[in-house]
Formats: sequence, structure tokens, C-alpha cells
Amino acid sequence: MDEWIENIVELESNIESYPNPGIKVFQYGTSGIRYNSEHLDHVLHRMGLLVALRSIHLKSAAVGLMITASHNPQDDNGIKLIDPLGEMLDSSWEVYATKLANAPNNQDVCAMLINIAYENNIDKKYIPRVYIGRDTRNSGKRLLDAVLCGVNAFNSNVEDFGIITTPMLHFFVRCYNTNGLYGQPSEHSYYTKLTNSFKTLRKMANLKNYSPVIEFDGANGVGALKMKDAIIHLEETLVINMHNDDIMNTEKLNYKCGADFVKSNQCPPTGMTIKPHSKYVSVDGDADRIVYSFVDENNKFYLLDGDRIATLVAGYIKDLFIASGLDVNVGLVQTAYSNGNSTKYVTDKLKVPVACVPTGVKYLHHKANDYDVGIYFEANGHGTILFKDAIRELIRNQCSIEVDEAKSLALKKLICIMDMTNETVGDAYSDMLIVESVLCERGWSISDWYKTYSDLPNRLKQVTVKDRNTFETGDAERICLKPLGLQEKIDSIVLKYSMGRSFVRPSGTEDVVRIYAEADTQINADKLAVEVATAVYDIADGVGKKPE
Ligand SMILES: CC(=O)N[C@H]1[C@@H](OP(=O)(O)O)O[C@H](CO)[C@@H](O)[C@@H]1O
Ligand SMILES: [Mg+2]
Repeated sequence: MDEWIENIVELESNIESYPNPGIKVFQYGTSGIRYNSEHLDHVLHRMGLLVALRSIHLKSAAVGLMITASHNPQDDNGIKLIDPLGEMLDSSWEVYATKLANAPNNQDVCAMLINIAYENNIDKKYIPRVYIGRDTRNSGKRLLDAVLCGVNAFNSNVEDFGIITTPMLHFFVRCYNTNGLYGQPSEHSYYTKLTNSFKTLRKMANLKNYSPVIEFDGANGVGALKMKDAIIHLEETLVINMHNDDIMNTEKLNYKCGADFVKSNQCPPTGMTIKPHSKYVSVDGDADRIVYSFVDENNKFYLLDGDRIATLVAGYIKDLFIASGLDVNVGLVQTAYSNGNSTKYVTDKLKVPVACVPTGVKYLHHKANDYDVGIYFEANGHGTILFKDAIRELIRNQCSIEVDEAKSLALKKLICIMDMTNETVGDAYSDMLIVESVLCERGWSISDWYKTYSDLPNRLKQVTVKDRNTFETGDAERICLKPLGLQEKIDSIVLKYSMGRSFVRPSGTEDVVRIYAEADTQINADKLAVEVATAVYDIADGVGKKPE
């Protein structure tokens, strides 16, 4: 105990520079902490302290701190903390993050840090190693200083990677802690690993209706900046036309463009001319999400979201394993927001088992580990593929001894897919390479891909209520347990709609309750969503206008 207390005076003076103005109660939610950047200095400083302590606890393993507010508006910022294998912060430490962010004064921060050290039996002798990255937001630099002040209070080894995407930082953290087996913690190694395997696979592919031309919507953020570097490595295997790549004018970040805008509004991004049958790729403000879209000759809009990517990838990987002769357990993880028809297609047609988990990438990632090869995607376009170490080894070993040509080719393709996947977290660049590989292999245009199954019409709505914490859900958020009586009401409403499904849950990132509805027609999906939203509004003291 004493060894930690010794440093308290030093720590207290470090903390003094970043007092908590007490205007907001923070929560380490679905994906870290986000808020208006003006009020985040003390939070970022404390997260710097926490992440350093986490590294000491993990015996000097590198841990990551990303300064970003992802798809949120430019005025916001936030943090995401990264554990040693590039995965999200362990949930027991999320609790510490929340408590520290809200500690009213310096003494409390010190006391909490000391408590964390004792609770976890942390040995002070280890020197922390912290990897830091940030997105293009103006506030990033100022908040970085706050983080550095916290991190340096523990005399950490710090590596500041500057402006990078969130998935790059996850990748770097994993590279360091796996002694280079996964690659090196550098942008060059990242591009080379992912892109070289893409180029190798491309040489084995079938073109037919496939077009390598991509209209790239960079959300005016770091995704655009990094795609310009990636283009050099791609060496014309893809023709990428850049749009929404104005990172200097930060007002434009995520504004009416990018993956979240396209998915939420079900319309093309603004800021670019939309041509029929061209292939549009939109990423979000920290480039960990991706969606595809196109319009037809009548300007009708078609979205290929995370569900579509998941089905495309699952079908392809399943086929490769069949062709390779290896008996491997491939599974898909979705959330309740996944379109009912995507689940049906994967289960019935592709014969791939599907698991449903609560919203939040950490839950999907965790569940995907249950399979030999686990594919996970949120409908909004965040996802990746996880290969068990034993399977990875099996594929490589088998490939080195396989004499059958067809089997050998399938194994080589599997190796390329493994190497172009950033397994640590959803990664728009890696996911784009995988999608382009599969489309090229299948010889599909974007509309061929769209034709694999049709989505059930759906609608997402949100209602602000007096206290969203009064909501409790069960069965992977598909049932609402509290407020009492609401689920019965939803059941009776859903019964009236053909192919109806609806559920409600409190958001983990915003102060709202979300309502999802799907049904046989768009009109019915819209009506169902309004009816359920009204039920929520009535039973839980809705704030503001009644849903319509
Ligand atoms: C319906 C929806 O898209 N929810 C999003 C959103 O979470 P909420 O808890 O619904 O606010 O933000 C999360 C973090 O980006 C993302 O993981 C999740 O999918
Ligand atoms: Mg994001």
C-alpha cells in the first residue's frame, strides 16, 4: 500500500491542472466516452492516468488510447481505450473509467487510483507503455496534451502516432504485444500487410461483372486522409475516386456524409454527384465503420450495410472451407438490429449458425470467439472476422502440404483473407478490401450483390424520455423487461403487422430510447415504429413532441 501512497503528493499536483467542472455525469458506454469537447479536458487527463495504470497492471504491455468521437459532430470528442491484443478495454475497467471521469475532486481521483492499484494487486515496478492516436478534430491536439499530462504522471513510455484511424491504433497495440508476429506498429506495416494479401488474392480472381471503381466518401475525416496513403499501396488494383475528403474544414466532418449518415438516413451521401450503378463506399469519422450503396437508373437508393457485408463474407468463407476440405465451425454474430431477412438468409440458405447479442462491438467480438471462425457485424457497418489461432495454424500447415490443386487454391485464398483482416476491431479499410475481394471472386457488380436477398422494410426511431435508465431489456435486447407492461403493449401492436418485429432499448451513447421496427412494407414498418414509439412515450414520460 505504502509504495503507491508515496507518490500521492506528486500525483495530486499533476491532477490539479485538470479540475472537474461538474457539469456532466459521464459514462464509459457502448464505445468509450463522448461529449462536447469543451468539457472533456479533465476526463481525458484522467483516462491518461487510468490507461497508464492499466499498462502497469499488465506488466508493461502496450495499451491504447484513441481520441475520437467517431461519427459524432465535429464539436464532440471522446476516448476509446484499447487492451493489449487490440481488443476493447476489459469491462471491469470500464467501471473504473466511469468512476474516475466523475470523481468530484483531486483527492478522490488519487484515492480511486490507489484503490484500483490495491484491488488488482498492481506491482508498481513496471513502466507503463501507452500508444496514442487521434482523429482529425480540432480539439484533438488540446485533449492530447491533457492525456499526456496524465500518462506522464506515471513516467510512461509514450508513443504518439498523431492522426490515425481507430482500427490502426488497435492494430499497432496488438503488433507491439505479439512481438511483431501480427506485423509492426507502423502505418507502413499496416498498409503492406493488408494490401499485399489483397493484391495476391486479386491475381487469383474472376472479374466478370465486377468493377474495381469505387466512389469513396471519406466523411471529411481521417478515413479520407488515410485512403490517400492506401491508394499508393494499392497500385491501381482498385480505382478510388475520392469525395468528402476536406479534412481542413472540420465543420464538414460527418456532416451529411459518411457511413452513419448514409445508414441512418437511408440516402446517398451529399457533397458528391451520385451516378446510377456506381459503387459508393462510405466510412465514418474514425474509419471503423463502412457501408456500401448505389442508386439505380430511376435514382432509387440501395444500401448494403453491415448485414450485407456479413452475409457476403460468411457465404464466401464457408465456400472456401468446403473447397479446402477442412471441417471448420464458421459462425456469424449479429444484434437485434440486423435485418430479419439477413438472419434468415444466413441460417437457411448459407447454413451458417447465427448468434444474437446485445448492441456494442465488445459483445459481438466476445461472442465471435466461440467459433473457429467468427464473423461479426453490426448493421451499421462495424465488424470483422476472428480466426482462432489453432485454425490459423491448421490452414497454413495444410496449405504447405496440400497436393490437390483445388484444395490448395482454396487454402491460399483463405490465407489472403486472414492476412487482409484487421481482427482487432471493425476496420473500414480492411473490410473494404475483403468486400472487394469477395465481389471480384464472385464476379459480381454491386447490384448482383444486392440481389442475393431482399431486406425487410424497417425503421429506426428514437424517443427522449424522462429517465432512460428505467428501461431494462433481456434476451439480447429483444425483450423489454422494464417499464412493466411495455413489452405486452409492444407484443399486441406487433401482432397487427404482417412479418412485424419491433423492440426498444435505451441507447448506450445518447440520452434516448431507440425503437426498431420491421414489417412487410415500408408503410407498415413506419406505422409500426410510430405506434411502438408512442407506447414508449406514453409509458415512460416522453419529453418533447409526441412521435409521428
Ligand atoms: C442502433 C445503433 O446503431 N446503435 C449504435 C450506437 O449505440 P447505442 O447504444 O444505440 O447508442 O453507437 C454504438 C457505438 O458507436 C454502436 O456500437 C451501436 O451500434
Ligand atoms: Mg466509428
